[in-house]
Formats: sequence, structure tokens, C-alpha cells
Amino acid sequence: MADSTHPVAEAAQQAAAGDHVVIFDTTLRDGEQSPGASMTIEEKIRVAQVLEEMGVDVIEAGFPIASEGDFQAVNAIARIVKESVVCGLSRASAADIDRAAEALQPAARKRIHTFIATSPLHMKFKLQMEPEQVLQRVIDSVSRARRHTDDVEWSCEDGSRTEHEFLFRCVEAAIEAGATTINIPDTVGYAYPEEFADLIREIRNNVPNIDKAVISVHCHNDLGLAVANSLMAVEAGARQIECTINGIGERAGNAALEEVVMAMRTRADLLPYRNRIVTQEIMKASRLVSAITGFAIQPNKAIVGTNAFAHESGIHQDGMLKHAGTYEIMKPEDVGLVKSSLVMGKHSGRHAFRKKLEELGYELGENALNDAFLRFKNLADRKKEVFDEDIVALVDDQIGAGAQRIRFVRLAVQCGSEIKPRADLVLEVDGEEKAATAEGDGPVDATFRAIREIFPHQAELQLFQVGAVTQGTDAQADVTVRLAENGKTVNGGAADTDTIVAAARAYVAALNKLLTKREKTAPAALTA
Ligand SMILES: CC(=O)SCCNC(=O)CCNC(=O)[C@H](O)C(C)(C)COP(=O)(O)OP(=O)(O)OC[C@H]1O[C@@H](n2cnc3c(N)ncnc32)[C@H](O)[C@@H]1OP(=O)(O)O
Ligand SMILES: CC(C)C(=O)C(=O)O
Repeated sequence: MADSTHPVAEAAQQAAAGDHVVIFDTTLRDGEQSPGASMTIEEKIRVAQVLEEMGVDVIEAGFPIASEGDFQAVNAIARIVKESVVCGLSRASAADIDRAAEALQPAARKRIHTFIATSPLHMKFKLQMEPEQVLQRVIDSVSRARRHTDDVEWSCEDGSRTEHEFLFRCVEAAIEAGATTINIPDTVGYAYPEEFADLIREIRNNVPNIDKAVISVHCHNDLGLAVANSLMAVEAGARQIECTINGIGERAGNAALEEVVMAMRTRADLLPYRNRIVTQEIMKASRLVSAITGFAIQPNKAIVGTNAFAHESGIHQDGMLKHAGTYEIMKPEDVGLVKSSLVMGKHSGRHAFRKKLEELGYELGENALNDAFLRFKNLADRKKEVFDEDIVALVDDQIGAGAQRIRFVRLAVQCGSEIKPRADLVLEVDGEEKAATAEGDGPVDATFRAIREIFPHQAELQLFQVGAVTQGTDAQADVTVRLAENGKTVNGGAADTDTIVAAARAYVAALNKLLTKREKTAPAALTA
């Protein structure tokens, strides 16, 4: 029987009575159960360290009996982590519990989490056990776990679909046997927030010794209600939330740690509870878990999606520039982002466009700004997102318009496995056609040498980038050439179904921009 004066039991009682919500992270156990999310031991250690730094109270590091790798990972994390409690999962069997205890042996603070299903469906078909046998297993497993540690968590798998009277008996027996945390899982994400909160209240009202344990919840997201169910449970008296970074987990995942924590922080007026999470570490943890599992975060994912603090619509951008509170309920810095971003696209307005130009170092007069804005809108209609580079090109084009001293006329290139690449090029320079022939290390090199021969210059080629505008062998090649001279950098772009022609045109476009920039500062010729 549990000693109610034991420090763990006392802490449990205090937590249950107080406003501290224990954050139990199961990214490394339930999170890893997401198909395709397996992590190596080294990766699990990295995640555990970030969780510890973040202030997670309990890290469920794995299911030690599941495999040698899981055992080793839990064992390694138990050695390294000092601030958080390290927890291992086990079924209601002596072998599982002893294996978990062995893995957790070096931990400064350890918890054994043992579970068994209690719903009629799971008991009958999966476990093929009678309810009374399950009840006896609850007592046996918790008692065995208590031989290894004072910190024992017991879970009734499929708790939300369990008959209430039987659930109360199991919970009471688990606490009687020494469980200090009672976890009520919504294993299949079936619960509805008010119904789930009522279940927690009923447990509190019907289990005589419930004040000797912390009530925990573990909600799955099959109906997208995991976070709502978890928060409603806290309002009803639960004081531990089980969750995962980015909400990963079995099937549709678990309650997302970042969402429950930021909801409690942002709506502290309605949810006046404390937790130890350093929210500024959220982005770091999210990116690490995404990178390790290979699970991309959807752009509109709450808190950690790339769009969570990004604004594209003109009216929103205007509001944001005037007061961030108009469209942001959280500060991006509070989750570890440097600042919100104004994403330029077809819905953006003039205020945001002017601000973006300022950030990019342009100060345009009213007419030039209006002109650039129209061109920007035109481009945005054709392009999903307009990047900073597009805006630079657009404004540079405008500045350089009318100053096309050099024009592409024609190009013939010879190349192949047996021939030295050769370019025959004709350009028009200040209205006069000039031709050159050059050889090079490849057709592009030969073409660029021919340009230098016709129009000698010192500019350095910093970037040559080829992309495809469309797919297939008839795709247009989209070439970008970046030239730099005396600290001035310009990009020239061109598209053509012939990659070498696109390269020549892009080089000429960049050269024209450089000429314009050069003439603005020192009206001498660019030619050497
Ligand atoms: C809701 C949850 O997320 S629970 C955690 C789920 N996570 C995992 O299952 C991941 C790790 N699991 C594994 O590696 C394996 O399933 C193991 C090592 C645990 C067991 O493997 P195996 O011995 O091959 O059994 P298998 O997985 O096929 O079947 C599970 C067995 O455990 C039994 N079982 C299931 N839950 C429990 C439980 N809580 N307590 C006791 N027995 C249980 C099942 O009834 C079944 O028993 P049976 O073999 O007598 O029919
Ligand atoms: C083991 C328990 C807590 C679980 O993962 C579930 O029921 O979903």
C-alpha cells in the first residue's frame, strides 16, 4: 500500500491541489510510434536534452521492453538528464516493469509508467481478459513498479471508453497499490471536451483516495480535439498533460506541447495555471523534432508553422505595422522566433510594400513607388510568393529601364563530347552590332568569354543559377546571373527554352544593370 506521507505522494497532493500543471512529454515514446518517426539513440538523446532545457517536467523516453535500441535509449537518457524526471513505459507485466526499471536505473529522478486497457472492447477482444483479471493486474503491476521507484504512473488505456464504475474501481486500486499519477487516456481521440471534463470531475468525486494522486490526461487527436480535451480536463482538475512536440504520435498524433503551453500562457485569464516551460525554446524543439523525424510541419500549424507569425494580406500588414496586437495574440519572440514576417504576395498592400522596400535599402519617390507597386502586383498574380530577390529584380529593372546599352542579337554554340565548346555571339552595344567568337570550358563559359570580348569589364561572376520554369524536356530554362563590382551587386534574369541563350541574355541583363548603377555614382564607362 502507498505511504501517503511519502515525498512523492505529498508532491502529488500539492500538485493536485495547486495550480501547477505538470508537462509530461512523450515525443520519444508515443511520438515515435508515428509510422516513419523512428529515431536513433543519438537523436533521442538530442531531443531529450532540448526537452530538459525547455523545462519539461517528465520525459517519457521510451518503452524499454520494446527493443534493445529502446532500452539503450532510455538508459542513455536516464544517465544524462538531471532536471527532468525520466520515465519508461511498461505493460502490466512483471517482465516489462523490471526491464523499465533496469533501463531507468541511473536516473536522478525516475518514473515507471505502467498501463492496461480497461474498456470493454479492449478487455474482451485485445487482452481477452475478464474485468476482474484486469483489476488484479492493475494491483500487481503498480505494486511491482513501486518496488523499483516511489514515482509510479498508472494508465487505463482507452479510459474515455471505459465504463465509469469499473474505471473508478481501477483508479482507486491503482492509488491504493502506490500509483502517484493516474493517467486517463483518450486513446482513440474519441472524447468531446465537455464530456471529457465531466469524466475527470466524476473521477474526482467518486474515487475516495483520488487526492493522493495527480490526475493526468493523454489525448489523441483523431478528431482534432486533443488540445481542447486536455485543457478542459485541466479546468476539471487534471494537473498533468501528456503531449508531444509538433503533436506527433500514434495515428493523428497527440496534444501538441506547444499548443497547450501557449494556450495556457496566452489565455491565463481563463486558464490560471503555471508550468515550467521556457516557451522561447519551442521553435528550437519543434525544428529539431521535425528535422530528425523528417515530418514537415504544415505551414499553418498553430504556434510553429512558418505562417503562424506571417502576414500576407494588405489590411493585416497595415494593421501589424501600426500595432502588432491587431493581428497577433502572441509575441513571436515568446516562442523563440526573432520577429513576425510580412510575406509579400498578391494580397499585400502599399504600406507593407513600402516597408519591404525600406528593409531592402530602397527609398522611392511616390510615383516610382506606385509604379513599382503595380509591377509587383502584376508579378504576384503570376507567382505564389514574391521573394525579396524578386522585388530587388523588379525595382532594379525599373531603375535600369531605358538604359539598355547592350542588347542580345544572336548566338550560335558548338559543343559535344568531341568538340572544344565554341560560342559565336553578336551583341548590339550603344546601337552598333559587334561580334566575337570564343572558346571555353563549356558552352556557358565560351558564351560569357565572348561577352567579355565584345564588352570588356571587371565585374566578377558571383552566381550562375539555372532553374526550370515548367517541367518536361521542353521546359524553359530560367537563368539568374549575379555580377559584382566595387561592392555593387546586381542580378540579371532571363528565360528561354535554350539554356545557353537564357544564360547569355541573363548575363547581358545583369551587365546593363551594373552599367546603370555605375553611371549613377560615377558617370564613367564601365568598359576597362
Ligand atoms: C496506446 C499505446 O500507445 S500502448 C503502447 C503501444 N506501443 C507499442 O506497442 C510499441 C512497442 N511494442 C512492441 O515492441 C511490441 O508490441 C511488444 C514488445 C510490447 C510486445 O510484442 P509481442 O510480445 O510480440 O506482442 P504483440 O505486440 O504481438 O501483442 C501484444 C501482446 O501484449 C498484450 N498486451 C497489450 N497491452 C497489454 C498491457 N497493457 N498489459 C499486458 N499485456 C498487454 C496483448 O494482449 C498481446 O498479448 P498476447 O500475445 O498474449 O496476445
Ligand atoms: C499508454 C497510454 C498512455 C497511451 O499511449 C494511450 O492510451 O494512448
